[in-house]
Amino acid sequence: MRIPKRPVSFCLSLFSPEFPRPLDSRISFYSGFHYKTPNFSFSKPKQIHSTGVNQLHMSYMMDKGQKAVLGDKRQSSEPMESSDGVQEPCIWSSPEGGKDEAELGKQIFCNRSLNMRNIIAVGFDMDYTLAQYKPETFEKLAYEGTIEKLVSNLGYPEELLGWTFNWKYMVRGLVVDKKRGNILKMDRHKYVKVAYHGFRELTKEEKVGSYGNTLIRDAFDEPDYALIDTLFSLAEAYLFAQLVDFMDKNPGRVPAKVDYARMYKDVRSAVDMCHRDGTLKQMVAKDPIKYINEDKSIVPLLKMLRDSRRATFLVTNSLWDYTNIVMNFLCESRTLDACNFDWLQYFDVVITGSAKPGFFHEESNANLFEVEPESGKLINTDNGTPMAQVGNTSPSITLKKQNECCRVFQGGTVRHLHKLLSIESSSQVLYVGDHIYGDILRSKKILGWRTMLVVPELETEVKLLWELRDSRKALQLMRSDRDHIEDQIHRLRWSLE
Ligand SMILES: Nc1nc2c(ncn2[C@@H]2O[C@H](COP(=O)(O)O)[C@@H](O)[C@H]2O)c(=O)[nH]1
Ligand SMILES: [Mg+2]
Repeated sequence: MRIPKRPVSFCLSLFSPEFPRPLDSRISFYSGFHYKTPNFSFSKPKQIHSTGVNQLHMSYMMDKGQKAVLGDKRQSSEPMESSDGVQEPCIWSSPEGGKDEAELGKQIFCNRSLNMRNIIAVGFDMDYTLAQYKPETFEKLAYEGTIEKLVSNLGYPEELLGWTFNWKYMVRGLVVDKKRGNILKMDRHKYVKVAYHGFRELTKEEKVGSYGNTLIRDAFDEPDYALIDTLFSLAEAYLFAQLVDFMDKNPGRVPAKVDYARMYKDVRSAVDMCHRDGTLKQMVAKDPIKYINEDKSIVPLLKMLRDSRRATFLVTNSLWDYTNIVMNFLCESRTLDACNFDWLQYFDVVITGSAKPGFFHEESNANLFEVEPESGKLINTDNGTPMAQVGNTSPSITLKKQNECCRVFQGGTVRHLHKLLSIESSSQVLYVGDHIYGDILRSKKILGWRTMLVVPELETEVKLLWELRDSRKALQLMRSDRDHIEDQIHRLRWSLE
């Protein structure tokens, strides 16, 4: 299908997990706003929401060199007048009708401008993008399920069952050093800034001894290291740190021949099993509100995109049965016994079991199956066209339905998706996801999709940057003074020599 485009203002509100953050739990994305902060001033940014504005653009440059500071305006938007020629402040899909100015922590940040006029399809990841899980219940469930498997299947001692999980302790972006039993915080240049062995912080000497003295520095990659790069991984990182402490204090209490690296492998496979065997999904399905934040902005957002005649799609690694339950909850507030398929009206294509990031390999040969929503039955397709079964000339999914409503698939590749949506150029697609590797890296770098990363942690980050702006400015001036004085000292010394 070809989607003619109309201007769109863009706003998405998401509930973010209870990360250590003081703000209320929503992130919003807007297009068509900018902050007016002339001369790199620290004045409070002014926000303009314009009906019909068609530009999603960078608002802040934070910590970019000396001069770029919070509120630094680098680009201007290209406002488009609405049909009546009047620009009214409006956030189209916000439940309040966009009357209020968005809080700092709910705004959108861009690395480069995005002209929404060029976007004909907007896609979403589901887990931790549309569905924001509550870490205090969901991650706890993963933590407890993992321990249960370590004890029952992998021979770990029963006393682990009494352990508790602090869901606020770990953050994304950490790196696990599997062999040494350490958890590392690195800077953007891959220098280890902070290192913990279990829950004990390494001294500077220990840290330098392990990570600072090599001629060729570690790549901090698999197989010796693991990235904590999804919110799903926080519980396993915490459990690993607990196990490291436990093993150090109780040698001989973990199964024989288990070292730190083996312990990490065991934790990983137990977590993996929790995701596969229904330990997590059965519980979420029974009581979604306990585990997922409600978000009343999702449906208005999807409606707004569809009203603008853009295609909308979902690409999730979750399978159909679970996807249907989560999306029923998010879009219709329905629970298991009341589930229906009404939410499909908000999408053109839904791809489940997508196996991202492999899905984004154009050369992949993954088969695309059509899912029969009622039964969950998978139907073979020939590039998206249901194949007639031998002995049955009319496949269960009738061709009539194809033109009418959303079609649901499992597997396949981005080639299939492009064909189903009549996408001619990758740059016509905007995809919103939470996982830098699974959702963003390949789709953006190799494929050329425009991408949007959901980073709930930014709420705290941005708020702190704003609150500390005076101190940051003072620090900047003091650094500059220091450099100037040091410079003068050097010059005077040289003049005496
Ligand atoms: N088998 C495993 N599945 C996992 C693991 N961590 C997360 N997941 C599952 O992936 C999808 C993510 O869906 P998406 O919408 O974000 O694409 C979800 O079903 C998770 O349960 C894991 O370690 N092993
Ligand atoms: Mg996700």
